[in-house]
Amino acid sequence: MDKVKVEGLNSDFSGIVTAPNGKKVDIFFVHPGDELVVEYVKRRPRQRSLKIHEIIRNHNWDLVKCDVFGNCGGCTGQHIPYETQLELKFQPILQLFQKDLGISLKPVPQAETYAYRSRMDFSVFPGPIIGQRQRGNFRKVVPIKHCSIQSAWANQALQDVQSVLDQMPEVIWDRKSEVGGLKYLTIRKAQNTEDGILIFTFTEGYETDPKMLSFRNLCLSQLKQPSLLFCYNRPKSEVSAVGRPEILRGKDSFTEMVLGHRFEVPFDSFFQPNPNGFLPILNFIQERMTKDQSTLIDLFCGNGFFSLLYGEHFHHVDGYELTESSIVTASQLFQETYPNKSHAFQVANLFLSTDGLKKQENASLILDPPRAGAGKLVNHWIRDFGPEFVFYVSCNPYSQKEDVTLFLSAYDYVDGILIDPYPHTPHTESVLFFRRKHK
Ligand SMILES: C[S@@+](CC[C@H](N)C(=O)[O-])C[C@H]1O[C@@H](n2cnc3c(N)ncnc32)[C@H](O)[C@@H]1O
Repeated sequence: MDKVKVEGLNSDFSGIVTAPNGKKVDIFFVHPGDELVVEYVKRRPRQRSLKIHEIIRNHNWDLVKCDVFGNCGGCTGQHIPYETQLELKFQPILQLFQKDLGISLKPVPQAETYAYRSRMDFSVFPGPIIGQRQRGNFRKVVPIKHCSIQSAWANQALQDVQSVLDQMPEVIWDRKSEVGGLKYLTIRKAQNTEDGILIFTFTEGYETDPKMLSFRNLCLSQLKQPSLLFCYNRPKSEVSAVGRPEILRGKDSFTEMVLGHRFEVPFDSFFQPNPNGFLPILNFIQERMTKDQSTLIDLFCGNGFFSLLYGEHFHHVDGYELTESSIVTASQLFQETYPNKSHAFQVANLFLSTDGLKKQENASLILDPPRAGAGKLVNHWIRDFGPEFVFYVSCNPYSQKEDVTLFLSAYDYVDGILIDPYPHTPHTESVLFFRRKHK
């Protein structure tokens, strides 16, 4: 066995270690100065991997709030002081934008570093266990009694459901024997209203199992949350909170308020997981939005979050999005909120074609693509036909930087911010504001 020392930390909060063979390896949940007792073990013929036998901690572990931290697949940075977390995740991004594009972003720290997530998805396993997948091992689940990054309301719900499952563990899906039904528990609690929903994901067909009658009654009598929803999807599916819904109590959505706007969020649709932590970006856009323009173009619009927030400043909104159900929701909500304005929300796969995008004079564009970025076609469309103002919101500044490179020849960068809605995880959000160059 060998002893190695943690030399530093990466931007994803993993520790940097030089293994006995001289190679650099990344180890999570350690701190510079910690010592690791390691050994090479044979996994397969001609394949060895480094096994950690012991971690000798040479630093304070007091910052850690969760007793499952280090095992749970969620957070990776609770053991690191918040200022250091920010430094680790922000600095490489700030430097990259500056070095490659000459762009400066303003870093904005987060006020609430715990109890910030409005959605958590837990796996349910026989035991009964409600938990998170273990880091690096999708087959193992870590039981969770309390999660520090979700609200007290959600932690109470977690305890309540655990108590229900302790009484009827036979409803839980056993992934080995393929018996039972319940696979996931999703807890969604609004940050700015009292509303919240518990979503139980079952395997399809389990709705008619004789045990379900007692289970429905048990849930109704012991769970006090305003909305309870069961949904059913394919047995092999490992996706939570999707499938045919059955409302047990309340509704199939929850109500959230953001910047004075009411959002009815369907149980199965995307919504910012920390709306209050996202406010710096929303305020940034609000302050820079040119009032009384003709059109807002909302690319990757989801349920029309930005269209609803900023629709009042425009006469017309064009929204584009891949998911059909989101387009239906966006159209409905926009019609209800702004009955006198026109809109055209359309299903579009923007990675495959931008032919449907309309060139608009006197318009602003907001784009908020998935982690992989907006894709070459969209970026070239912005370069060639993009409107006067562009706000590019991203959950992955690294792909955002690559995208910007593709249209920057046609735009001047005005300003932007980098924020941290997800403390203790490596994730960030950013928004960049551009104005079209005039020849
Ligand atoms: C980060 S979310 C933003 C949603 C919305 N702007 C919001 O804030 O709620 C990215 C959105 O892009 C959509 N999307 C993913 N791939 C797409 C594609 N190829 N074409 C169009 N939309 C896509 C997703 O369905 C998702 O709604």
